[in-house]
Amino acid sequence: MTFHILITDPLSEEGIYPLRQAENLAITIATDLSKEALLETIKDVDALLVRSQTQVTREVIEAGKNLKIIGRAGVGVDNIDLDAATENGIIVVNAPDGNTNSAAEHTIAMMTALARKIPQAFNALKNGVWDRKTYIGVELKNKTLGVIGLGRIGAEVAARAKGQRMNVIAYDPFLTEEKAKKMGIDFGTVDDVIQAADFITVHTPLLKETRHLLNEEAFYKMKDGVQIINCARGGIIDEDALYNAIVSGKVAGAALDVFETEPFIDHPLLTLPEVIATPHLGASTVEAQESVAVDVSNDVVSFFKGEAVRNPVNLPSVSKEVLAKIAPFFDLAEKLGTFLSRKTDETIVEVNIKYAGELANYDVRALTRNTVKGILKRNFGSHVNDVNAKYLAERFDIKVNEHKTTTSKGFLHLITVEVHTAGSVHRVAGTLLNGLGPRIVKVDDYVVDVVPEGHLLFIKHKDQPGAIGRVGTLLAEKNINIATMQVGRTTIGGEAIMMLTIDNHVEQEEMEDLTELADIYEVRAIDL
Ligand SMILES: NC(=O)c1ccc[n+]([C@@H]2O[C@H](COP(=O)([O-])OP(=O)(O)OC[C@H]3O[C@@H](n4cnc5c(N)ncnc54)[C@H](O)[C@@H]3O)[C@@H](O)[C@H]2O)c1
Ligand SMILES: O=C(O)CC[C@@H](O)C(=O)O
Repeated sequence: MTFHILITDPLSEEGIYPLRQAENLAITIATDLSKEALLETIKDVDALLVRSQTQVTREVIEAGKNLKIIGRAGVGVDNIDLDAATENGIIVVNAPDGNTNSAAEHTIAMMTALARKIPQAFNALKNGVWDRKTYIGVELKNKTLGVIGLGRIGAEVAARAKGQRMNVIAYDPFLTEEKAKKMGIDFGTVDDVIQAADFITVHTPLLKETRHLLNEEAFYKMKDGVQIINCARGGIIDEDALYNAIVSGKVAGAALDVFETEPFIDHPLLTLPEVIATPHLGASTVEAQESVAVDVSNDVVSFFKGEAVRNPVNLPSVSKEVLAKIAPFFDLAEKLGTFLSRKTDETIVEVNIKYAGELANYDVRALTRNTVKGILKRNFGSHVNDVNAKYLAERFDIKVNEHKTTTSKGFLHLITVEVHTAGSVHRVAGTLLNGLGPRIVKVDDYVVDVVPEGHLLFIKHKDQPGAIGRVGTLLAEKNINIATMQVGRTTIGGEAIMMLTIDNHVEQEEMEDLTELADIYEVRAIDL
């Protein structure tokens, strides 16, 4: 049987050699397809290979009636509708490591060009102007580079910046003091980083949490004359706020490789002499393009041979028999993880998952992956799935331990998830109640009965008359409707918790003033 492979973005010819070598693959390269032509062509295709240009939307995926695998020659999968792919049983594979070096080198090149105004000076020279006054730059040595997002590329950039004798301060939700020390860099919050830095470079994925991470408020907090680099994703920086910060003189310059909308041609930022830019070239080297194309090609070849793929982004990997037993717990497991990741802001270093009762008889590794996915989702968004969750946990030195016991405290099945941070332990337990669906039955030491769904408020307070009323009144003043409410305590008059379900999503910041009420210690807004 011959499988049809469609390549719609330019991929390295050397990189697709594994595809050319395979006997049962027919390759079509069509890099200039209109949307309509793509929707037509995809109909008969078994595999689609892209870079970042082709928008693999739900419409495209659903038109691909034979489509089985999508290969992304690069890291970011934000041009692929992962939910649609998963829903349609299509495996997405990417090449997460192949362009790390190139992207890091491009970042350093952009920072250096920015510091020394090389593109501006070259441009003047090309226009016949020999100007040695305007283009006075600054040295990198002894300057502080702030790195936001210390993953593969961020870490490489940090290491190279140290080679330039820069001081480096970084923020990443998975960065610990010990790890920072090992790398010879400082670590702090986003605010610490942006306040200390002379140059700021971002290396996060584009997520809800990172969209407009560098906005008007952030620019205000930065040092005067700070310089900004973005070789990660457009949208992490608010482009209008950046424009204003440059015009006001707060920001001395910016080097941009990625933009909120690409192609990026008509934006006022490009009219500013302080801005240098490249058209999303971070991964555009011979080496990176060959490497990412080889990686996805090998995965496509393996896939059609029926072998395991190396870099799955959304692959469900549970045997049918096990799936039948544990599938009903997938959602609960993920939500217990999500609940704990929202219950604390501290860096999680250890996760213990205890399966009690009948669940202890099954291979529950898929549930563990789902729980870890729930924990990591806050920081990785769609980049984490049940397949790569444990790998990501390992990469960020988060220990994941699975325990089993047949004793389940009266429940048929009980999943207890415990996370450790440097200074605290958080615990939640859940079960499936026959006929009633999933329930959170314990939070830390408090017994509760809460449906893990919708918008929750988790409140720690003193068990005193009036505390609940004060919360209710303030929420009413904010026009927030309470749908359900549970309270739990371990001792009369001691610390207690409230678990409220409310009708609408609220931001954590909107809830901070509840903690100013008498006897209210902590409020967490948690969406499940
Ligand atoms: N310009 C290009 O051509 C090019 C090339 C390759 C990668 N990229 C992009 O670069 C970025 C980084 O890629 P990578 O391979 O290093 O990814 P990675 O997954 O290895 O690292 C991302 C890091 O961001 C951190 N993070 C998540 N949320 C955060 C937050 N709110 N604040 C701070 N840090 C947060 C994660 O913990 C992780 O360490 C991605 O957006 C990727 O798409 C761009
Ligand atoms: O395909 C490209 O060149 C961009 C790749 C890059 O943005 C990535 O996320 O890997």
